[in-house]
Amino acid sequence: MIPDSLRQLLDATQGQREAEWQGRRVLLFNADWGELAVSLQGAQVLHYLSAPEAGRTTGAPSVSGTEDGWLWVTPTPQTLPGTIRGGIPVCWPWFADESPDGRGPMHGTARQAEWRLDGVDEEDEGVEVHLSPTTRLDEQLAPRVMIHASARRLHVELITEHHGETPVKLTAALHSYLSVSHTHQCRVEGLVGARYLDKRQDFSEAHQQGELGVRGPLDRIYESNRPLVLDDGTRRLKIAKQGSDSTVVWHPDAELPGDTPADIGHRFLCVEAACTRVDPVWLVPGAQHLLATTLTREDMPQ
Ligand SMILES: O=P(O)(O)OC[C@H]1O[C@@H](O)[C@H](O)[C@@H](O)[C@@H]1O
Repeated sequence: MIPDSLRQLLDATQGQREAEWQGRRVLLFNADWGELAVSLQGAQVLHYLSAPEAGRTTGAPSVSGTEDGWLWVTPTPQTLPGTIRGGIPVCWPWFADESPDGRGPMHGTARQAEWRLDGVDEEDEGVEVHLSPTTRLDEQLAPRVMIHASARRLHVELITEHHGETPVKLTAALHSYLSVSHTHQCRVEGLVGARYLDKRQDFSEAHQQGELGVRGPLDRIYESNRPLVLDDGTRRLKIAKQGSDSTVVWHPDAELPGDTPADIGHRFLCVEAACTRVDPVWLVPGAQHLLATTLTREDMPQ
C-alpha cells in the first residue's frame, strides 16, 4: 500500500534517483526487476514491488496481486524529527522499551537517525543497497544495513559490529509493516505450538493453538525462528529470517496511532524478525550479529 505522493515519485523515476518525500531524502529505484523506495531517515525500506506483479517482462510469468507492493506505509508520517510508520523500520540498539536505562525512545535511536548511502550495486537482476548511520548511535556498537531487491524477493540485513571493550546486550527488530487486504482476513501460518508473551496481557505466557488468525488487537512476542506464511486471502507472502528467535506480531486494531488514517488502518499487519527480551544477544568485543528478513511470494512461480 503506497501513498499517492510516493507512487508519483516512483512513476517519474527511470532507473535510480534520489528525491524528497515528506521532508526525507529517499532513494528510488524503478527498474526491470521491480520497484524499491528507501528512506535515508532510518535506513527504512518504504516500498517494494516485484516485476512480475508490476506486469513487466523479466522472463517470469506475471501474477495477480495488488500492484501496491508488499509493504504498507502511512501517507501522513510524523514531521521530522519524528519517524515514518510503515515499510521496514530498523529498531536498534533496542527493541520496544528495552533501552539500557529504560528511558530511551521506543524501538531505539536508529529509525530516527540520518543514514548515508555507502554503496549501490545495481545489476539487471536486482539491486543491493548499503547504508550506515551518519552519527554514532552507540558507544560500542555500530550498525549497517544491506537491502537486496530483485524480481522475486526482498531481503534486508541489519549487521551489528562490536567495536568496544565490554560485552553489550543487544535487542533489535526489522519491524515489517506488511500490506494486506484487511487485517481481519489474515492468517499467519507456522506458529502452531510456539510459546508467546502477550504484551496486551502484561507479558503473560501462552502457547499458540492452531494457526494464528487475526481478528482483533494483537501484540505478541513468539519464541520462534521458523519461516512463516502470511495469507491475506489475496496472496501468500513467505517470511523467512536469520539471527532471530523472536517473531513479533502486532496490530492495534481500532486503537490506531495518530499518524495512521482510519481508512487504511486495517491494510497492514506487522510480522517482525526480532531479538527481544526472549532472546537478547550478548555481543562480545570484535563480534558481530546479523539479523535478516527475507520476503518472497509463495504463490509466485520461482
Ligand atoms: O508505534 P511504534 O513505536 O512504532 O511501535 C509499534 C508497536 O511495535 C511493536 O513491535 C510492539 O510490540 C508494540 O508494543 C508497539 O506498539
